[in-house]
Amino acid sequence: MLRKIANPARLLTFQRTMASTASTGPLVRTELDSQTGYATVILNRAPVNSLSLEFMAEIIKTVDELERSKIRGMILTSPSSKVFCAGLDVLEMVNPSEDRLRSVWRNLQDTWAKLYGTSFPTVALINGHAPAGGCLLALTCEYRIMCSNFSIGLNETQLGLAVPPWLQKTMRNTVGSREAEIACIKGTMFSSEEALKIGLVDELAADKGEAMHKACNYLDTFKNMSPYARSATKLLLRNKKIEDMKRAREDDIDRVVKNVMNSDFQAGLAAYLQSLKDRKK
Ligand SMILES: CCCCCCCCCC/C=C/CC(=O)SCCNC(=O)CCNC(=O)[C@H](O)C(C)(C)COP(=O)(O)OP(=O)(O)OC[C@H]1O[C@@H](n2cnc3c(N)ncnc32)[C@H](O)[C@@H]1OP(=O)(O)O
Repeated sequence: MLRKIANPARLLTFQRTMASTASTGPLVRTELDSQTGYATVILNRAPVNSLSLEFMAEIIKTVDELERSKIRGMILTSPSSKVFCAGLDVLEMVNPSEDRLRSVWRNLQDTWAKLYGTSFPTVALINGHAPAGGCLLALTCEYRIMCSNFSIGLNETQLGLAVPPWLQKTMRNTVGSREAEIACIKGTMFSSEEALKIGLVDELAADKGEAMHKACNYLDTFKNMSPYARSATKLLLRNKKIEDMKRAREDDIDRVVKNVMNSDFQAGLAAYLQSLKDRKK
């Protein structure tokens, strides 16, 4: 459940209608507490918040809007009780047109860059599983609070995909070189407790209410600090990585296109999709 806001009149909800979504309501909902200046961004693409081209475009637009609104902090979360984000929409990879695949990958790069380089403080409230691109979203935030009994990790190699350099660096920056190397190569999925142990998340919470409380506590630590000094320091720490990604982005896209258009990859993907369905039987 989302944190209750004392005065509902303070709650401003930005809503956008998006085409081609199976979710009810907008793909991304933003609730702004005008007293604290904290925005809760709720990823809302049912059933598992998988990242389609349009969904990522919406996340990017939302962050742009929040930058303009001069918010004091952002909490990124999901309305699901089981899944934070299931990563890239695997259907985007099934025999895609090259143009769309290029756009998908460009949007994934931009989603990472936009969230990684926000001027305001960010917390991922990971209230469910966060494989692959779900872990990527969490890694872009400054602070991660994870509910117990879920899993998180960059499991791309398990799916026949290579982890791109910019994402490897973000993982390295978070858990250190040795843990990142082994985790990326093996495609390890960590339980919430294991993730805490290696520093992939910063705190655990018993439930979403507790996680929200802890997220606000993190954001409160900046309450009396100059937003300018804070964000300038963050961007000095992070901008080079964003610029590096942008410089190499066309090569990155070419590599992904080659990887995904390959017939062996497509055969593996078909088997993977079948295994997702079989798990339900
Ligand atoms: C473009 C190619 C890139 C090449 C280079 C790679 C570079 C890597 C950098 C970062 C990029 C990452 C790539 C990815 O993110 S790939 C996606 C990886 N994600 C997964 O493999 C997650 C798979 N899903 C699960 O494990 C589980 O669904 C779950 C998240 C643990 C949730 O389990 P739960 O039991 O609650 O739900 P179901 O499994 O029943 O799922 C409900 C329905 O949702 C469908 N589903 C699940 N995940 C995805 C997904 N990622 N994309 C699209 N659809 C998904 C699932 O099939 C069910 O559908 P159904 O009801 O129709 O059967």
